[in-house]
Amino acid sequence: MEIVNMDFRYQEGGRKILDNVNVRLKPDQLNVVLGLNGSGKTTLFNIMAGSLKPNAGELSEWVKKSEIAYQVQGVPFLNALKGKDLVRLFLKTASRPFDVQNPVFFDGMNEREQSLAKHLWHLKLGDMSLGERRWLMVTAMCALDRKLYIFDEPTSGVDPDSRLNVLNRLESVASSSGQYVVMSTHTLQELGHVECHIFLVHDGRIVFEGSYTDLTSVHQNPDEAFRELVRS
Ligand SMILES: Nc1ncnc2c1ncn2[C@@H]1O[C@H](COP(=O)(O)OP(=O)(O)OP(=O)(O)O)[C@@H](O)[C@H]1O
Repeated sequence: MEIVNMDFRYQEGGRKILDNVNVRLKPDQLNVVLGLNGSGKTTLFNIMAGSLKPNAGELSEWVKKSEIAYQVQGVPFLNALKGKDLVRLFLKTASRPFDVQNPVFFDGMNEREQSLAKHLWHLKLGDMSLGERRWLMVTAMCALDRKLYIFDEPTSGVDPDSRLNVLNRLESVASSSGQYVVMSTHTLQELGHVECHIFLVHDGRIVFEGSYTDLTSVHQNPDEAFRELVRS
């Protein structure tokens, strides 16, 4: 799956958010998009998900909208919904029928995740912490059977233990045959724990592409490496 020579601006005469961007997604590892605030990561995801049309370029060998799961930031779900309602809502969008008694959602969870899932099952969304809500949404989305999964900052506000669980889950989805995972993050250190391929967007262009080891080859601290790349 590939983004080829893509240009995007929000309005006529506005600045180019994406300027001749080329991205070839890796099928077997996490694809991670990095960039400063406002650099165009969400815009790129919206284009990938088909909710924005680019001004130029194309999505090559892409999948249908129904084969994409997209976790956007800040969806206003009703606070009165319980965890189980949210999970069912997500899983009911699955193309194959979902049996609510089916334990698919709890599959592959470690002990702590299972106990967290059980705790959140009967809790209202409004009563969950920010990190708990995010963990639940990401985990429910991973239970869907799609070809492309897009996660906009899935680990934001999530505690270090759950963050690793989320990343391991995304990594495991990415390693399944024929499934692609794309995510963004501002917490670069967490990428040292997973197999990932990084794209850094800056001034509308991809200014770095490579592994975490490549990123940290000059500066051991990934934040310093990032800073260096967006300075030039
Ligand atoms: N509908 C819109 N109309 C005009 N400009 C927009 C619109 N949506 C976003 N922008 C601008 O486009 C730029 C890219 O925004 P985008 O949300 O893609 O950035 P981002 O990299 O995801 O940022 P963050 O890391 O803060 O989430 C920003 O300057 C933003 O203000």
